[in-house]
Amino acid sequence: MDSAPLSPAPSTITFRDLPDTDLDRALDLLYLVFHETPEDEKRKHHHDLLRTCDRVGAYDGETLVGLLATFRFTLSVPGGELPCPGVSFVSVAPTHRRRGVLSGMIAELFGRCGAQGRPLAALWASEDAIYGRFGFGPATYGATVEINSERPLALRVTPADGPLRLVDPAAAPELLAAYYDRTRTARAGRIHRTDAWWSEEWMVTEDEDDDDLSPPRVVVLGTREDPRAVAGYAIYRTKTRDDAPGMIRLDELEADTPQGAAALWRYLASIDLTGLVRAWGRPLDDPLLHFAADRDQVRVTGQYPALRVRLVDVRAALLGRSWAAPVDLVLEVRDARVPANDGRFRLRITSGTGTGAAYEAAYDPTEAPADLALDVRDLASAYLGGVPVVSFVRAGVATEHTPGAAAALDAALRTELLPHTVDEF
Ligand SMILES: CC(=O)SCCNC(=O)CCNC(=O)[C@H](O)C(C)(C)COP(=O)(O)OP(=O)(O)OC[C@H]1O[C@@H](n2cnc3c(N)ncnc32)[C@H](O)[C@@H]1OP(=O)(O)O
Repeated sequence: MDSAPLSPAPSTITFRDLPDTDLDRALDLLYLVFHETPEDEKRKHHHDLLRTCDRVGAYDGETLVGLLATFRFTLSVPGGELPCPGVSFVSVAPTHRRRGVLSGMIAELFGRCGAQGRPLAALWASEDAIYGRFGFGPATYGATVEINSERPLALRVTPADGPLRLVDPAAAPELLAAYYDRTRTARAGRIHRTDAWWSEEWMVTEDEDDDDLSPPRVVVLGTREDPRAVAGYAIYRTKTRDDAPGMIRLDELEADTPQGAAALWRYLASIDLTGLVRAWGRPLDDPLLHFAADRDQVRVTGQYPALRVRLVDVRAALLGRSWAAPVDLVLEVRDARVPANDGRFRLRITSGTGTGAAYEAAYDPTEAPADLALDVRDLASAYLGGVPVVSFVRAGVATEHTPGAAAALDAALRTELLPHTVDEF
């Protein structure tokens, strides 16, 4: 197990707030470590983004040697949402790597989370091996799905007959945000999107990774009763290919009903002069995988860990989500980085009083023997309902002292929809 204590950063290094006046130095460091030479427009975009973030700088004397920034996100969790700093832009100067600079910045982040009452933190990792030691566990997964659209999409449901309309990307955020905000908390793992996030991350004309892609196209599904209503939408870009018909890269598709989703998928699969729909970032329980009539035509070509979550304050995190079943057990949580989380705690989920009342949760320190021992990173993976605790017991990284304890916890953690995150940051 990699629960070694923090390797202390050299005493010359201090961790402090990175002021606006250091944003250019921060960007220079970022591009140095990511081996990038961005054009002015991209640099300005990153500058604007960083300005909105909370930032930790690591300074060796007056030299900036480390950067960690956090977006002020709110994350949907089962039954609601919680503030959740979104960690990004993590960079350590090559002259100072493996000397505890990242460890120091993470310790500073956790301290700030504690002081500000933020029970969670989350990130997308550049390399899988970095963040487990800090207690981050993959809590949502994504799938890449490809549709061979050289022939009509075969479906087992009848697509909705509501009208489809293309919307100007400049006007789309207002329309889509209302829909997204209405449906967002039905699934855990989604962030609240600000107006700026919609326009600068989702509707930006030039794709950051592939400049052969078209600007974003937005298609909205209405209803027969009210064609102006939004019953679903898809955001996609297209690209021509030299050796094959063009392709569609789908960025997001949401719909109220499977019939609505089918209408949007059928639309995408029938766009002229294209023969492939590649959808990145689909939930693993995408209804498409069940209503597609020909799974040779609709294939899952990849699956990957998406959002890694940290329960910085386990108690507040557990009390901040809803529960699906009663449970009463003692957890022994190992947390080498946040002492308040480390130890044995009794988790009691009980039926609330009154008809239809939600379950009530309590989580308190105890001397009683543990029913289940697990690492805080694995508890984080299970927290949004996406990864069963029994899988950690089966893998030998969690220990069940009372038979059935992991399954009982899973029943309580269960969510109807799998958690999913499509906003990469
Ligand atoms: C959310 C994001 O922003 S993801 C982007 C992360 N950034 C990058 O990938 C940019 C390039 N890399 C870097 O800037 C740095 O190498 C970082 C940020 C990954 C690591 O920073 P460092 O200051 O070297 O990390 P630090 O010295 O605190 O290492 C802590 C531990 O993690 C380990 N570690 C650090 N980076 C890695 C890695 N890439 N792979 C495996 N282990 C790693 C160290 O060996 C150390 O282990 P130990 O506690 O057993 O001694």
